[in-house]
Amino acid sequence: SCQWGYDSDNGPEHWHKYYPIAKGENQSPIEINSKEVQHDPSLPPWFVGYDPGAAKTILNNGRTCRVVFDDTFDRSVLRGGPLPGTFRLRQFHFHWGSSDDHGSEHIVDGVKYAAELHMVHWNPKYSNFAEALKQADGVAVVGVFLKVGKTPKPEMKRILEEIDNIKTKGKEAPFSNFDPSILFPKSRDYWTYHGSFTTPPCEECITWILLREPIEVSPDQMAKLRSLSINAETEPVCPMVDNWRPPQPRHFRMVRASFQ
Ligand SMILES: CC[C@H](CNC(=O)c1ccc(S(N)(=O)=O)cc1)c1ccc2[nH]ccc2c1
Ligand SMILES: [Zn+2]
Repeated sequence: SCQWGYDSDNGPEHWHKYYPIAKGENQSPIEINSKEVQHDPSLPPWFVGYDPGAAKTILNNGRTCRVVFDDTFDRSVLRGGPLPGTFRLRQFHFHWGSSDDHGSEHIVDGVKYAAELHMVHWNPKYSNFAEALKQADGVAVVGVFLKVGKTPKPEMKRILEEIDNIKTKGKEAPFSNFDPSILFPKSRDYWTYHGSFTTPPCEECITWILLREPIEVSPDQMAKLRSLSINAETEPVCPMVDNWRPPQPRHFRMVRASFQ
């Protein structure tokens, strides 16, 4: 099977060979250019109701660090904003660079952030996630930019403490009693547009909700994330860094802003 990745021989330029939709017209990420964004005053605020008890495990899948939630019923949900109804939280994960000056997937007015957090939700009007990802309104991802500053983000502490237990591909550890909404910035301002998974199979099923305000993390916290490896325990060490897809053509898509 195709082992896609982020290297020169299996990276974003190759993905279309196994996943032709990767050259589609609704791909993510994109560059957000404030001058071309349309302020939509009718966009409502978004809300989350996350149950900390829904958190299950944290895992290294060889491409990112992912925290997985129980999504067998409406336990942790996202609603409002551009969304039709409530969406169930399934997992969150990160994308980051090999240094603090890049690593995010979306780029805002030319600014690349050090990392980007994705909180993945799916529309329970479909029977399961695998079905939802075949629908244009099947998935909603809240994206949060991570900026490097002097002050560490205390709410990241628990995630980063677990890193030592999931250093290599396939490692998983229990991760319970965690409400990921503590990771959000103060402002609820967002951009929204229709796009895709930023990794294969690149399905165009995602309503993106990108928060304007980044959260701040410390250089040490970023270094902790970069201490993950993509290799399995028995293989040579290969750092998990630069697991981001570059911006894709926006084509005829409108990016709306909830703020002026
Ligand atoms: C379809 C791929 C999926 C695994 N991947 C994801 O869930 C995923 C989620 C979000 C993003 S991002 N970076 O855009 O936020 C990228 C990938 C996946 C693959 C096989 C599956 N079989 C059953 C369910 C299922 C899900
Ligand atoms: Zn992602």
